[in-house]
Amino acid sequence: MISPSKPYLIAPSILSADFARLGEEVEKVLESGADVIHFDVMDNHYVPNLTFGSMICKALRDYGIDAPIDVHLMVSPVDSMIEQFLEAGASIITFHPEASGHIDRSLQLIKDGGAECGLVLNPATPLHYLDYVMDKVDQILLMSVNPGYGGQSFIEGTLDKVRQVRQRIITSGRDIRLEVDGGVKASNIRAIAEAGADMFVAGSAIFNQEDYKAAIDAMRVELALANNC
Ligand SMILES: O=C(CO)[C@H](O)[C@H](O)COP(=O)(O)O
Repeated sequence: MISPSKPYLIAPSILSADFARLGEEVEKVLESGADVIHFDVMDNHYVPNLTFGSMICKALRDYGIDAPIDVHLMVSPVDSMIEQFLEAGASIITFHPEASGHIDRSLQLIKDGGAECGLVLNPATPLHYLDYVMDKVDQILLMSVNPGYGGQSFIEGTLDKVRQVRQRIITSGRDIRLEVDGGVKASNIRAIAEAGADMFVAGSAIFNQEDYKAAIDAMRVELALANNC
């Protein structure tokens, strides 16, 4: 479902967009070169903030957005939200394993609904949650900030975690995307790519800039320099 033609995917997080003009903002960031729209769902329970639900995802589809929508569920419990986002046109749905009573069942629910599935690990969440699902996930999202807010600083220890997960992906023999989210910008994206990530979420580093295309282009210039490109 997601184009495998590009080695690196840039996924602007609409958490930092102007919500009053969301459709236009999403159109603009896609015209500026974004590959995927990252959609942060927060419930004021699993994380201490509240954002938007499946109706907004559906509204973007109805507005004419046909780019992949990457839904990051920061909610607990997850299964009823998975069903709603499948209905709303999500392309990828990821969730936090601690927020699901039955991780394998939640992943299967996403796959059965026709979307791609993945797990999200917080900075201090151990990798063992991946142990029995490497045959099932399409994507692994490593948080490089504690989830809940945009505009935080990248936690450097994430780089080592990215290297470890890349190794696990190689061992699995599967084509699993490795996404990093939190504090990603032009000045650190190359190091994150060199550690093994191939999908990059950036909120404030794109939406807080005057020129979205210049912000995305600056990231692509850095990615082209990554030594595993
Ligand atoms: O999931 C998130 C926070 O929970 C956001 O996607 C993430 O923090 C992106 O924002 P920024 O690029 O400004 O750090």
